[in-house]
Amino acid sequence: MDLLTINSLSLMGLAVLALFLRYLTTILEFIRLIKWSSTVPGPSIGELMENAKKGQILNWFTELREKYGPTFRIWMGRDLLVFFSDPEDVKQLLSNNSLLHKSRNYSSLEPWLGKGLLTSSGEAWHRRRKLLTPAFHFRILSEFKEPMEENCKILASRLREKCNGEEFDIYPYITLFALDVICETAMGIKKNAQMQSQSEYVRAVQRICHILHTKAFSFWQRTNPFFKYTEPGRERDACLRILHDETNRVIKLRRKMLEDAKIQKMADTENLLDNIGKKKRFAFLDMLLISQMEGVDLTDREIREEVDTFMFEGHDTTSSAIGFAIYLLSQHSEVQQEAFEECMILEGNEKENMPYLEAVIKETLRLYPSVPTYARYITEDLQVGKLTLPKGSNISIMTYLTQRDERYFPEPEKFDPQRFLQKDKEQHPFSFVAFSAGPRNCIGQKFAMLELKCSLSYLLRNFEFLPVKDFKPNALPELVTKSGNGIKIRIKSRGN
Ligand code: HEM
Repeated sequence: MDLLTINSLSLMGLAVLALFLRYLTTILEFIRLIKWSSTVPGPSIGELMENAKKGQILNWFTELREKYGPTFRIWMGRDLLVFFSDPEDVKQLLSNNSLLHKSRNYSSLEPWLGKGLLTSSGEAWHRRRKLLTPAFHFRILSEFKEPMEENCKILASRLREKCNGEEFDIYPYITLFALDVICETAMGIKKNAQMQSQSEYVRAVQRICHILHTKAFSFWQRTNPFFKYTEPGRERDACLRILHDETNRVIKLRRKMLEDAKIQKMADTENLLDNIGKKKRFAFLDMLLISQMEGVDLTDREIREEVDTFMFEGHDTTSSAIGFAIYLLSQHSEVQQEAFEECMILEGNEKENMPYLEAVIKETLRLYPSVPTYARYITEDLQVGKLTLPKGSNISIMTYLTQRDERYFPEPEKFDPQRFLQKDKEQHPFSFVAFSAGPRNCIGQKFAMLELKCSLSYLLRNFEFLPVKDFKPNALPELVTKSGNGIKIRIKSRGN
């Protein structure tokens, strides 16, 4: 062997050693995770893949809880996820102020939502949350009621043609309504999606949610570095183009409206930066655009990431909740009658108090939580109940299971809004966590409740929802809970 060969081999050996040392900690951490995971019960990857293929994930998770108890683990690719559903554990997890890092699962959302409020972590998340919180303040919400009701009127006029007793799927009507609402309120743009029969944006949201859900549960797609070049990868990218084109269009339009109205000058005189949350409040997109004009460190891309996040979260979650509420009301005529009577008496009170309708909404979200699960990454070893979770693992809170705990919700599958009205019976504060809790709870909770109350109250006053025989929605956890077979109902006009 000549000197040159020896030198080359030594260099290669050193490179391999350096690489090994560079990843040594990761390798050791991973070995520790594998060892630890064998002490917690859970299904094999094979079972996971088989059940994901069947499209019955939520039922399967219910079976897993029956088999293993409220805590079990699942390996998803190289990620270890420990699922918790006992309200006491949920309390410990959601109240922990240092458990704010989203799990690696959320990274599949990044090509779409970037590092927006939902997916970001650390200081960047903290700053953005502080900036955006006033945009959903109670006072701003008052201004949203009118556009919400205007859109309810349009929805009702579109539904009148369906009052012929025939069954139909109401879900497409609701999604267009919810898209118009988020655009006209938080974004300040009139979209008029309801005037069209369908929306390219809504269709792209449905498709991308399905693609990302399938990818999350498929070992091959999840670990494939060339996913982009596969068929679902190409379809995802086509959806991304539609989604980003639409959000870019919304931002451009609103920026132009602000400039035309010389709002920048107005913001200058009111010294917005010193007074966020005090003098003048702005709706979501105006808040971002004006902050940028005022010199806050916020790039165009970052604004788009937030608009993508809020357009998605702000319409898909509420569509899901309105859809399942209508289904449940159509199946429970006595609950519907009581809700209808309250809506007639308390018409106009949607922003304040409508106790029965609020209980109907909560009970709907208990059975069909719009966000069925959410997850965090463990950055330091963490004690939860009797378990010490190792650094590098992930926890997931299964809202869907927590809210079916028989100790707090007897006969858990029964739709019974009275559960949320019993003053004498105290509920565990973490047994109902549809909007999450703690620092990373849902920023749009009050907005969502207002939209849900306005729309359901308006529809109940105008229509009677009737059941479709033998119809039961097939709930799928595709980021947001969707019904795989639509929301089939019949409707009758109340004649007013
Ligand atoms: C029924 C309707 C809704 C439900 C059930 C719901 C539920 C949730 C849940 C469970 C989370 C926590 C997710 C996680 O930790 O990964 C969340 C976060 C979030 N929600 Fe909602 N949501 C709803 C409506 C809305 C609306 C209308 C908006 C916007 C207008 C919105 C915007 C957000 C955002 C931006 C986050 C991330 C907050 C953060 O991490 O700081 N949501 N939501």
